[in-house]
Amino acid sequence: MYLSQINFNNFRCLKDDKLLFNRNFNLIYGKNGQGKTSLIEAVYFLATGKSFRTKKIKEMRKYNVHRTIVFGKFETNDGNKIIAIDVNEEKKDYYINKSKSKYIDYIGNLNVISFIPEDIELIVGNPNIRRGFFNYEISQARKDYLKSIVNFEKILKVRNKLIKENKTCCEIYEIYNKKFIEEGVNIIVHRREFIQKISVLLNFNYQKLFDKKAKLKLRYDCFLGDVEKKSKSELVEKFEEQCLKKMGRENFLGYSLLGPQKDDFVFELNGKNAKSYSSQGEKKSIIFSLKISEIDILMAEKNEYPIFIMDDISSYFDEIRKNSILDYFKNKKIQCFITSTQDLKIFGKKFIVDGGKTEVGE
Ligand SMILES: Nc1ncnc2c1ncn2[C@@H]1O[C@H](COP(=O)(O)OP(=O)(O)OP(=O)(O)O)[C@@H](O)[C@H]1O
Repeated sequence: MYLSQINFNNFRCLKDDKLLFNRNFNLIYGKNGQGKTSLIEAVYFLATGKSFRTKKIKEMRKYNVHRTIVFGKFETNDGNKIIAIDVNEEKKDYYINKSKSKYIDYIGNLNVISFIPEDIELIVGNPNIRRGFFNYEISQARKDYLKSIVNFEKILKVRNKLIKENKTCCEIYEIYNKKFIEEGVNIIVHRREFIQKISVLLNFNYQKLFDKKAKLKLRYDCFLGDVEKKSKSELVEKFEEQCLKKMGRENFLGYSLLGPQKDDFVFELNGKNAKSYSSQGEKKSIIFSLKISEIDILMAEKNEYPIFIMDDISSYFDEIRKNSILDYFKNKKIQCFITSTQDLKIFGKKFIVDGGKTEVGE
């Protein structure tokens, strides 16, 4: 897919503008603090309804402004689409081809993969960060998964409330606990399948790009223990058993102690947990390989490349790695948005950002 145009209004420090993008490379170039990251953040926001650097909507709106609009046109194998997000105070309205849409239908239209310095948190940060990341990535490829996640969160809230109110002997609890287990197992099955697939690609891409001899694995650390070869009914059984075991303690504490909201994902380089043992350079390379693997997965599931966003390429990789990365995208003809404080010698279009204003460069 290819994002041909973006319009933004009151987005961070950016001067309101309409930009036309190149099909392959788009270099966003400028000094520090000029608005380069804000520009690719606007692209990411258009695609996902989220920012890659904040959870607070108000931070994306220009200071002291209540309303921000981002609008874009993109091409896919199925034809052209127009999408927009209208942010008014804390409320976001989504539009596809000028009709109002639900978030669940909006995401997955314009697929995007991003690579930003903060991504290192995917290895060193807490499990919550990894769960959020994989939830989003699996959802991009599979709508069913997103539905399960949304549904599960609602069920979990009710389950927690019933536990807190000492209602675990009531029939209503039985009903919700059954739903909790069913939807929980759906999530486990999706996660297991996705992680198995991406782990193979991850190892392949890491070896190809960074270290031929390394062995990289992504392990799904499910709260039910080893779930690799279990059937759906075996998972339900195991989940039910655990619910019974934990019931007393859940009643005592007043909330759910088990479920896929407790899962984690572990990167293992040469058999060792990357969080504790890998160097900074290895961690960056693992994350980059992960992002490339996501591109492969989206291509396999949707028969279309997502767009790719990369912030601050110069600070991430040395000259040789930078060139091999740029070659990778060039050969695959993936649309890229790359920010840099250095003028990279690449084909495509250059946007010079200065004080929030964007000019097309030579
Ligand atoms: N909501 C906002 N409204 C207006 N300005 C903002 C807002 N949020 C951040 N800024 C300002 O936007 C400026 C540009 O930030 P941005 O991170 O996009 O720059 P950058 O060119 O990517 O910088 P660097 O190369 O240092 O990463 C900063 O000076 C920041 O203070």
